[in-house]
Parts: sequence; structure tokens; C-alpha cells
Amino acid sequence: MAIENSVIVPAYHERLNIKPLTTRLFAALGNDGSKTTELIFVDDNSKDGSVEEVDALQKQGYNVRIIVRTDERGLSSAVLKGFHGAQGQYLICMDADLQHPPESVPQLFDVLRNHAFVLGTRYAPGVGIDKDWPLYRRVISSGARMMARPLTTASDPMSGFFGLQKKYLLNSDAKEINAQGFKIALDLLVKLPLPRQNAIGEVPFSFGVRTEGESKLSGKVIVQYLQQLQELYVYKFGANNLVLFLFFWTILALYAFYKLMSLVF
Ligand SMILES: Nc1nc2c(ncn2[C@@H]2O[C@H](COP(=O)(O)OP(=O)(O)O[C@H]3O[C@H](CO)[C@@H](O)[C@H](O)[C@@H]3O)[C@@H](O)[C@H]2O)c(=O)[nH]1
Ligand SMILES: [Mg+2]
Repeated sequence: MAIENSVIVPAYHERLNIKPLTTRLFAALGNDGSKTTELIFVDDNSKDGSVEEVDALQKQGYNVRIIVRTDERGLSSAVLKGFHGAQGQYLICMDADLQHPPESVPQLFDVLRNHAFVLGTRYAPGVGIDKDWPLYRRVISSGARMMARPLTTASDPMSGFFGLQKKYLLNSDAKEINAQGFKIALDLLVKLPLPRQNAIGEVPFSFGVRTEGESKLSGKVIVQYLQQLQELYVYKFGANNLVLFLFFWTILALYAFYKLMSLVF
């Protein structure tokens, strides 16, 4: 049977998560779904036994492979590498660390049949929003989400659990996509030639807790996000409006600071 669906997983030092992710994903897809789905890890030369782990799973009959990059590092560029190397016309991206439930993947593929883009969202009724996250991650996440508000109507454009129909990627200018940092979904949402109506489907999910390995989010990733925002504002609204936005965010930041101070003192 031909491969219709591809699941792309950026992975850096994720050996311990590879087997549980693979077995849970294919169990969730069931017999029929498994025949038309491939799983691709994009690893940046972790040299931690991830390759051997994938080989063993292949021998057990899972349609899984691993691309090892030796010349580049980074989440977003790894995702694009996987998307371009995928056979399926329906593409889903998810993290390796099981914070994105593999059991939700079939639902994301279903939604992709009727939408150009699908987002796993943590901001929906009944979903525990980052409840197990430390406070500083919640503050970063809320601030990052608020600053992206003018760029897209999607409820969770920061999500790393998302998908798209490959034809929209092929119709875009690859040079325009920002492959730095973590927020590849946001870049694609703003820059891909998506239909005007009904382009984005959303699937609520609860963001799990990482149990193996460590998060790779760093100060550098936050700076890359701010640079990406600036570029996206200019892309969407033009350089002049960037000045207006900067003014707006400065006033908002000063107001938030004032409120915080009045709470503390
Ligand atoms: N190939 C590759 N993979 C990477 C790299 N950096 C991170 N990854 C992989 O990308 C996934 C997410 O990395 P984490 O380090 O677990 O990120 P996080 O802090 O949990 O952030 C996640 O949640 C955010 C939502 O708040 C998302 O915005 C973000 O994209 C990501 O999904 C994991 O599978 C990780 O191995 C890299 O340099 N190269
Ligand atoms: Mg994570």
C-alpha cells in the first residue's frame, strides 16, 4: 500500500523515547493506518544509540527510519528536512519526548483530510494548559503566544504538534521559511499560501511531562524567536508598522511591570 501519511519527529538525544513513541504511535494507528504511514526521526548526530534503536524497530516490522544530519543543528530546520524527505502527502510533526500524545495523531491526520493545516492546541476548553510546567515556562509561553496574536488567528501557533498537506509546502518559496529556532509552525502559518477559508483545523491535546532526557529550550532559542517575530511582522505588515508594534509592546510591557510592582509592594 502506498504511503499517504508521514510523521516527522525532530530528535536530539532522545534514544530512550524512540521505542515508546514508535510502539504507541503504530498501536494508535491500528493495522490499516500503519500500512499507509511512515515515521521519520530527524536526528542531529546525537551518537547516543538512537540509530541502533531505530534499526531494531525496523527489524520488528515498523515503518520507521532515521535521518542523521551531521552538518546542521536545530529543531525547525530538522522538521523541514523531514517534511521534504517524506513520502506522504499528509505531514504531521511531533516532539520525540512524548509531551505530544501519539494517540492523538490519527485525529490530526483525519482533520488534515479537510484542512490545509492542523494544529494540536493546548488552549481549548477542558485541556490542562501546561499545568505541570514550572512558572517561568508558563510566563515565557504566554508572552510568546501574546506577541504572535497579530500574526495568526490560530489558538496555539507556538505548538510543536501540527501538520499540513505537503502540496502547500511545495507551492511555497523555501527561502522564505525561517528555519532558525523552535517556532516552525508559526512561520509556516504566516508564510504558506494557505486557502483563505477554513484553512486551519485544531485538535485539543494535553501537553504531557517529559520523563526521559532534557528540554533543549535555551536563551538562544528565545532570542531566535524574537528575531523571527520581528521578521514576521515586517513580512506581514511592512517595516513601518513594525515601529507601531514595538511602541505597542513597550507600553504593554511597562503596564505589566507596573502591575507586577504594585502586587509585590
Ligand atoms: N534534530 C533536532 N531536534 C531537536 C533539536 N532541539 C530540539 N529538538 C527536538 O525537538 C523536540 C522538542 O524539543 P524540547 O527540548 O523537548 O522542547 P520543549 O522545550 O519541550 O518545547 C516544545 O514545546 C513548545 C511548546 O511550548 C514548542 O513551542 C516547541 O516547539 C516544542 O514542541 C524534541 O523531540 C527534541 O529532541 C535540534 O537541535 N535538533
Ligand atoms: Mg519537550
